[in-house]
Amino acid sequence: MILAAEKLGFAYAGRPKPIFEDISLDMAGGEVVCVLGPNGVGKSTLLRCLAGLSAPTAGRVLLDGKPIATLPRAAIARQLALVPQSYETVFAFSVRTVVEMGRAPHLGLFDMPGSEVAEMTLEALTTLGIADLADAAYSEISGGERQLVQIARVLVQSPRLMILDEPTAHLDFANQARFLALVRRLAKGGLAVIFTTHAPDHAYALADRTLVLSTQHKPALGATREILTEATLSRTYGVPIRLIRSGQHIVCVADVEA
Ligand SMILES: Nc1ncnc2c1ncn2[C@@H]1O[C@H](COP(=O)(O)OP(=O)(O)OP(=O)(O)O)[C@@H](O)[C@H]1O
Repeated sequence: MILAAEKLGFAYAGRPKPIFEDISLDMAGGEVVCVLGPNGVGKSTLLRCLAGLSAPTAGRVLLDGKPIATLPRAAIARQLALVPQSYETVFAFSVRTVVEMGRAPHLGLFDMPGSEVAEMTLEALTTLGIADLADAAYSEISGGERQLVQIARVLVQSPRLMILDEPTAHLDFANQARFLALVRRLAKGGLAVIFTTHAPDHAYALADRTLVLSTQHKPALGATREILTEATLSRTYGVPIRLIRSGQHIVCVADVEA
C-alpha cells in the first residue's frame, strides 16, 4: 500500500464543527480515486492532509507504512506529488525551470539539474503539448497553460502517487480529454492517482473508486459505477441529476429550471 489514511478528521480553528470526519482510504499502485463534492465541502483540505501539508485533527496518514507527519519533506516528495488548484510564483522563472524544479527532491542539496533532467523536462512538456512554451515566463502564460506546466512538473518529479486538485479546471475540452487519457496511461504503468473535480463525468471516465463528500451525509467511498448513482449525485449537489449512457461513456446532466 502506498498511502493509507486512517479515520481522518479536520477542523479549522475557530470553526464550530469539523469539515470532515472519519475518512479512511488506502491507495495501491495503479489505482485512481476521485474525490467529489460541492464547493467548500473540504476536498482541497483533505488533499492537503493526504499530502502531509496540513495536519489532520483526527486520525493519521501513512506513507509506505510510516506516519507522514514524521517524514522529511524531500522524502515525501520522492513518493508523492501534489498539484494544487493554483500555483503562483513571484520569481520570473521560465516554464522550463518550473518543470525542472519538480526533480529537486531527487537531487542532492548542491546538485544542479543536469542533461538527464533537461531531457525529462522536454519529454514532459512534449507529452503535455507545450514544448513551444519552454522558454516563456511562467508568469506570462494562461491559466490552462499553467495547469499543463504543473502536470509536466509532477511527471518530472516521477512520484508513486499523484494528488491533483481540480487538474482539469482550466483546461479546454480537448486538453481535458488528453489529460484523462494521460492519467489512464500513467495508472496502467503503476502510478496511483487521487484527483478532485467538479465534473462527475471525469469520475466515470477515470476513477476506479470515488469518495463523495457531502455537507449532509457521511463520506461515502466505493466503486465509481456503484456509488455514483443518480440518487447519490442529486443528493450530494442538491439538484436533480440524470445519467446518460452512450457506449462506454456516462454523462451527467443537471436538470435545473431557469
Ligand atoms: N485557512 C482556512 N481557515 C478557515 N477555514 C478555511 C480555510 N481554508 C478553507 N476553509 C474553509 O473550509 C471549508 C473547506 O474548504 P476547501 O477549500 O477544502 O473546500 P473544497 O471542497 O476544496 O472547495 P471548492 O470546491 O470550492 O474548491 C470551506 O468552508 C472553506 O471556507
